Amino acid sequence: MSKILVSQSITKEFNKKEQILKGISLGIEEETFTVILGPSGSGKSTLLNILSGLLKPTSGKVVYRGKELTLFTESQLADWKRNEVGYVFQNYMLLNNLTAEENIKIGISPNSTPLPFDRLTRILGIESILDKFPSEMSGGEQQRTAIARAVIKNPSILFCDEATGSLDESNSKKVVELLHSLKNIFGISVLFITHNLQIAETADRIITIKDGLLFEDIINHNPISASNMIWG
Ligand SMILES: Nc1ncnc2c1ncn2[C@@H]1O[C@H](COP(=O)(O)OP(=O)(O)OP(=O)(O)O)[C@@H](O)[C@H]1O
Repeated sequence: MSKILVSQSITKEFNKKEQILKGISLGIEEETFTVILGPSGSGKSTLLNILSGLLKPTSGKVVYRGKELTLFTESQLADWKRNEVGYVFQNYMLLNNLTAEENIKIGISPNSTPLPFDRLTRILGIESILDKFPSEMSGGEQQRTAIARAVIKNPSILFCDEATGSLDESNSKKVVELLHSLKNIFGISVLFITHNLQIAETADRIITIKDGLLFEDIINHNPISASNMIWG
């Protein structure tokens, strides 16, 4: 299987103080659902931000499909983020004065063919709330709208930072299940940060970070179905 993203000896220090990441090398395969686990403060978000081009490493390389992302100019990086990458965060980040449909359409990139809007909103189960504003939606509906906005450009890779962190059990399961569907239907690779071991059990690959180092990297040969997750 070919790799969509590779990191080589990534380190990160903020303000020349303590090293938060201490040399992380890993490779993410195309069309896989990968979970990054680890204790609070271990550096998961920092790593995800570096892999997704939101943050520069102090040293080390990030390579996307053979191209060194860490050497991209600001404008190449902006194009890459606009065309190839989707982001989903814990706090949805929807615009309050726009409807669901308008929020989703913000995600369309001028340089790539969008996914079919009707099919995508049907898959995500939000086709009946498209004229609602965020304040009129449940948390689960807001997050599914945010996912639609992130993937409508048909990104190659979707970065999710605690994307179920604000949701209850049933909405979290639904979101994880939908992300797996998007991977299976559209071939979008998913990189998902979580503290939740059950979500990790659904992944193809489970990477654990501890104290800024790669602690464990497991290929999960028997992922459980997201609909069969047992919470708690
Ligand atoms: N911009 C920043 N400036 C200074 N320190 C930072 C910055 N961002 C993160 N850190 C520090 O880096 C360390 C790792 O943070 P990070 O958010 O990557 O951890 P995490 O594993 O994602 O934690 P959590 O699970 O609690 O979200 C923390 O000690 C944090 O305070």
